[in-house]
Amino acid sequence: MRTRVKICGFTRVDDAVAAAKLGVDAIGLVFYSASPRHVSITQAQAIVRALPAFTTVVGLFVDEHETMIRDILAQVPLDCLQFHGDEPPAACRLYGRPYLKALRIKPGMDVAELAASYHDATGLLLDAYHDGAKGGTGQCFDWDLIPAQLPLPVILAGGLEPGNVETALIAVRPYALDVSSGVESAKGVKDPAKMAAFITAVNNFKI
Ligand SMILES: O=C(O)c1ccccc1NCC(=O)[C@H](O)[C@H](O)COP(=O)(O)O
Repeated sequence: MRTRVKICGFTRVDDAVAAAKLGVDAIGLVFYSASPRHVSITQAQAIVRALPAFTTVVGLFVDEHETMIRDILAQVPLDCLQFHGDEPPAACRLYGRPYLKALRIKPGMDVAELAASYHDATGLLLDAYHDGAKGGTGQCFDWDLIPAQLPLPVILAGGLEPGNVETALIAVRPYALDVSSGVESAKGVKDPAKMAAFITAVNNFKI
């Protein structure tokens, strides 16, 4: 089965449409005001409206208030929610929507135990831990910290770019890859050539 690709942090309609034309499986919209890739509801609506059928739209939140998430859900047709903060399982289940739980990996974490507590998530997104930022850092983490067996599909994130796709796929064998900085020319501005190179590297990977 081909490894799925999610590209996160779109702020511009044209970039998202270009990604969809390249065959990306999912696009991520960041509803976290501290992120340089944060989108307003109006921006998000414009991006979603422009996308062709069968492109999954993931809305990303970091320890957001329930009322704010419900307000966004009422106005933007999101297919899936991504919780990228310290949300407990009950907070992820409030909306009756498919969700991904992001874990920011650092030594000493019990990844398997955490994964089990989010058993109803549709995927576990494993990202790099960083003291000063919640995500989109462009930094890899030590993939040896990923347990061999996890109960959920693994979406590998953190410092991926076209040049390390093959190494990541060989080392981790994830269900999907997630990338943001590695396909950008500036924060929130995706580079069509880098997106194409990333997706080509995934498509060219043979076990
Ligand atoms: O992208 C952001 O700015 C961001 C901010 C706060 C929390 C999460 C954020 N992004 C989450 C993602 O899914 C990124 O794609 C993931 O962190 C990987 O980013 P990168 O290392 O830049 O490829």
